[in-house]
Amino acid sequence: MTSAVPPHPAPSATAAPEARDDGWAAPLATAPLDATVEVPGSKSLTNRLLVLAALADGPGTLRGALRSRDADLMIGALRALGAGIDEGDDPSTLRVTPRALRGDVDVDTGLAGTVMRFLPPVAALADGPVRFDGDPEARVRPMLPVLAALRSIGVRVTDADGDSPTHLPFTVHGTGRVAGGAVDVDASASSQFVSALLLAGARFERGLTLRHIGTTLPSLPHIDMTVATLRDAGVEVDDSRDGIWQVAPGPVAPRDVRVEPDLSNAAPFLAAALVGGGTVRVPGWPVRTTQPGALLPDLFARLGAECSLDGDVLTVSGTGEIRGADLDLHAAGELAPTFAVLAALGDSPSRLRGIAHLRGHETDRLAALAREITRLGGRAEETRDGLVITPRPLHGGLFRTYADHRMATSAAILGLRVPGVRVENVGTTAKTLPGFDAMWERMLGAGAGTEGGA
Ligand SMILES: O=C(O)C1=C[C@@H](OP(=O)(O)O)[C@@H](O)[C@H](O)C1
Ligand SMILES: C=C(OP(=O)(O)O)C(=O)O
Repeated sequence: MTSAVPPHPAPSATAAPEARDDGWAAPLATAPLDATVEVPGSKSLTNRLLVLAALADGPGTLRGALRSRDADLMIGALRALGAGIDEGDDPSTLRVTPRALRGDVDVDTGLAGTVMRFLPPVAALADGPVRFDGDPEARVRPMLPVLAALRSIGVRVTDADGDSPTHLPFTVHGTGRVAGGAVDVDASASSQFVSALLLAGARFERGLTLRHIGTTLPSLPHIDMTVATLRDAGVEVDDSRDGIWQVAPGPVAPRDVRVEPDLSNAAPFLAAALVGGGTVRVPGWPVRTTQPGALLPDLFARLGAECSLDGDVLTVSGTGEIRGADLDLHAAGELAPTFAVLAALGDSPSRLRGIAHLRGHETDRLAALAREITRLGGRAEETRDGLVITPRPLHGGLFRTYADHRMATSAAILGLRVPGVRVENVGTTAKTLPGFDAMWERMLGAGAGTEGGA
């Protein structure tokens, strides 16, 4: 196993030529904000709960589930594997009927890390080959640690030549059973390798004991989320030793569960209050959560915002002045694009650290952010594990997004202050937040007390 993050294609290699997409004109904030924005369900919770529901020993229900490209890819893949998934009266209610997992099927992962990482261990429980492939950008995302761990417990995984694959595409040869036992995993490139194996571990004959053998482990809240969702489904998990997780073999209980709003998707809307001045509120904010977005109030406060949680409404107010800061985002890498652009609008230099693993996200986010902030006249330099951003006056232009939803939402944040920012392929936000651009425009158009949400 390797701890190195395989290189993404250079950003320019995956970017659409400028002439083909003039981009969405990001609106300026012309007055202080006063908006309430309802964000849909969490991607990370929806896709974990779908997997557990398909592995459960009876039918279950998700309420408030996310419907987006990543969630729909997960639904499509689990249906292909045999699960019954039906929509209730509203598409965010999903009734899941687990059935024997079947092989000889194809799984399209799109660009969803949760689909490409969480489903190979599930596919190993199917009764035949499961062929995985995804978007061109997905074919360079790190996969080896989860595939090598599966091989180490007897699961055959091959590429088109019958060799051992390191990336998509690949085939997991399910035999209907996985022995399980002890696995060593280097999860320094993604916490999702740990989550993937733990999620299916209770269905392995001997359960699973997973030891992380890398030097760093990003996104710990997401691993805690996996452990919490497993325990809520009655699975016994011992995480009392640092870097070791033990999942006991046993049934996964069916549940009727409500999905929390996606706090990481709330981040750009809340950030708008810092850039435009004024107030943005997000209802449905959980008092306790394993989502990394739990860190947002403290992070925004460090940049000078006022944050308060009144009941289940998080309120963030800003003045338009943003302080420079030194932020360790190791636990919450998916928030980094939002903070990178806030830093570019700050009153002094900022450093983002602990996020080397962003090089294996939807695109190489460190390279992409540095390049696009620089393209608009800013100064952003990559470090070994993050970015140093020195505010400079910015100008308009096309902000390239590299198939990355969080590049698109970050460009919208810059456009609140910088006239003439155009966001290439704003539709890429459908990965986790379909209709982002309309929600953004509604937030800016919202008067006092007006719902700005979808
Ligand atoms: O398990 C999850 O749901 C996620 C884990 C994190 O992945 P990494 O650890 O690869 O950053 C996060 O960035 C991603 O958006 C979602
Ligand atoms: C890294 C992300 O996604 P994925 O689940 O595809 O890894 C993200 O949403 O920021």
